[in-house]
Amino acid sequence: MKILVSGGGTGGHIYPALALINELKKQDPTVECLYVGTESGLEKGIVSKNGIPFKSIVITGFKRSISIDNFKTIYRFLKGVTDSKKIIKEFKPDVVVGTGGYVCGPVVYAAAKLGIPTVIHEQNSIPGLTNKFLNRYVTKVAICFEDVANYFNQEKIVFTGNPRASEVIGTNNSDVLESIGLKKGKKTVLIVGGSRGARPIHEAFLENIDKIGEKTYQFIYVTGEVHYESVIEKINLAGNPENVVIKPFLHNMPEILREVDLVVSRAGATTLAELTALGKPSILIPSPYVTNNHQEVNARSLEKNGAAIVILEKEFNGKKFIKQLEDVLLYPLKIEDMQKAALKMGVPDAAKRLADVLEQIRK
Ligand SMILES: CC(=O)N[C@H]1[C@@H](OP(=O)(O)OP(=O)(O)OC[C@H]2O[C@@H](n3ccc(=O)[nH]c3=O)[C@H](O)[C@@H]2O)O[C@H](CO)[C@@H](O)[C@@H]1O
Repeated sequence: MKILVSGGGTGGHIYPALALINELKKQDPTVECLYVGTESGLEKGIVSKNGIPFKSIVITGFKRSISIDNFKTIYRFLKGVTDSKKIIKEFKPDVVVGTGGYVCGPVVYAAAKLGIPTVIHEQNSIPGLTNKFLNRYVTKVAICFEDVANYFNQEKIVFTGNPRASEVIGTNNSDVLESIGLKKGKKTVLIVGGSRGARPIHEAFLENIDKIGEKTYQFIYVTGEVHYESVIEKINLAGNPENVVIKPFLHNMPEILREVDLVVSRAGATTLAELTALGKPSILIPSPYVTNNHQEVNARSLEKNGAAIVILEKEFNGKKFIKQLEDVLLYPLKIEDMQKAALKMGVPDAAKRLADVLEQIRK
């Protein structure tokens, strides 16, 4: 079988694609995959690191207000469709899968126009512009939150969950915390602002930096590549507490996630799929800068089930950060309740479910 996958911009669209590819290869080692992304998103680096053939097209997103840039985007879209058709005709995939982000717009559209079966995977509880546009053209729409079904053609919908859920439960390295300089057996909090980092989370953490060194628990703090230097500078000035490890990005997130007790994070849908698959309690600060505030909607569904505590960015600060964190971390019964609630929401066989959809629609 030959599969062409496209999705990009941020990790939340890329990792589900990679998890699907891994599942397909597990099921059939002879499967051939090609990834189509952009040069400017995170996908090129991440996909190449995983040894998957990568081709790029040029595309940008639409601005919601009327803007001259939108004319350029229309031109790039049409050029993207032409370039995608060339790539598709050369590779001859049996199925084309889009996992979100602007790039999969022209790629999946081109495939549908060429008569190739197509699937889009919508990770969020409110769809992005690209998937809304592609809804008309694709064969199937794979979803992760029941609520999102209303936005798509009912007969195309399949609930699969997010394949990254299967990937995180399939990894295991109990020494991973020691390998990055933390102590095994000590309560551990992971702080992560999505795949690119989040300034308000840095600010709240740094506000507490003078007290952090005295805590009985430890932190792994992922800044995002762009914020790394400035955060490190401030941590160094504060004397570099022993119980904090700072990283710009983690390429072994599944192993780390498995070993931590609590996660403080944005509410990107792929992260949430990982947390629920593993049954990890979380404090979520949804990004308000995303389409239709979809991260808050994602986060509220975990909160409603008792799996997470949600704090809106406008109400988030250093004081609240430590208080909420300790209100969970230091109370084993609370942790246990949240773990159980999260696990109940997880879809650990999501990768297989999505792979099955591909199998059903391939020609
Ligand atoms: C600003 C923006 O548009 N964000 C969207 C983007 O978020 P973003 O890319 O931030 O998405 P998620 O939080 O959903 O996923 C991040 C992915 O990157 C991985 N990871 C992250 C940090 C790290 O150091 N190492 C690592 O491997 C996580 O484990 C996860 O697999 O896609 C999500 C899924 O459609 C959406 O819900 C988000 O709203």
